Amino acid sequence: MISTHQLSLNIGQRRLIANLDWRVRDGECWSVIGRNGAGKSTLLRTLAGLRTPDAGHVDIGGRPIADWPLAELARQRAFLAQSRSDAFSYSVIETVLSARHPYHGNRYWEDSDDHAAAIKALDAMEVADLAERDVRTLSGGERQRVAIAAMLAQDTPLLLLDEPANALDLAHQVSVMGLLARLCREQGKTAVMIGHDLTLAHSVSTHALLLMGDGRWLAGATAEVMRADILGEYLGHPIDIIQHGKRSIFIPQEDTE
Ligand SMILES: Nc1ncnc2c1ncn2[C@@H]1O[C@H](COP(=O)(O)OP(=O)(O)OP(=O)(O)O)[C@@H](O)[C@H]1O
Repeated sequence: MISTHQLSLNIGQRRLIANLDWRVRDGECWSVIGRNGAGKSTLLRTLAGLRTPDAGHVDIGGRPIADWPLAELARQRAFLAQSRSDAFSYSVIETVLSARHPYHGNRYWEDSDDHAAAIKALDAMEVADLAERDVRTLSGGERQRVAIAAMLAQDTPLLLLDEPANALDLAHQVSVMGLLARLCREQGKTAVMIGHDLTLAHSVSTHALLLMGDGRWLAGATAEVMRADILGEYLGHPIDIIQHGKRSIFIPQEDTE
């Protein structure tokens, strides 16, 4: 679905990611893990085609991202940014319908398919009752679920999500992340998501990409890379993993001083 080839990302004089050769296949659900400032959001924006790599390239569907016409690219990948600001008064339904524009061609107005897709996405995020509300009046968690609904309405095979669980209460963290995992497992969608909650990431992801922030990286199946010793090194803090039935619970060790 998406791959990087000798991809390097710098910020100023600092190399964040060096020579990343990484392949994400259809149906896989990846978590990107690393310390604050390690380069996770910078990588995700590059995967979305919103930032030019400092070296190497990103392919979507085997074709360099720079070669995709924008409207076609918008039917391939949807991107959830870490934060958003709403400068204008739009209703929730208008916000979600705007995600259908890649399917409009020369048509200006939405049709019934667009409305059906928007309502379905709002239902899935349990915000259909807010359809007529001004987005500027929503709580943080409600706004986050509307943004994810817009992504779902965009109906792309690839979902790129920067901290999707941000601002969500416990129940919605579980239901939203569970939905994303199901979309990958049952509909063959591909997800790459950033998250700081290791337990949640492990419960929904098939794979993880760890970033050190100095160029180094490690990619693999969660069983191979989400190990206490490796995570402790990448996150700069020792971690314990406790088995609870089939689940793995990740706990940061307490400072002993
Ligand atoms: N426009 C910019 N100007 C200067 N520094 C920048 C800019 N954008 C990003 N950086 C720096 O690049 C580094 C990587 O930022 P990035 O947002 O990718 O980190 P992250 O891994 O997503 O962090 P977090 O977990 O805090 O969200 C950080 O040190 C950040 O301060």
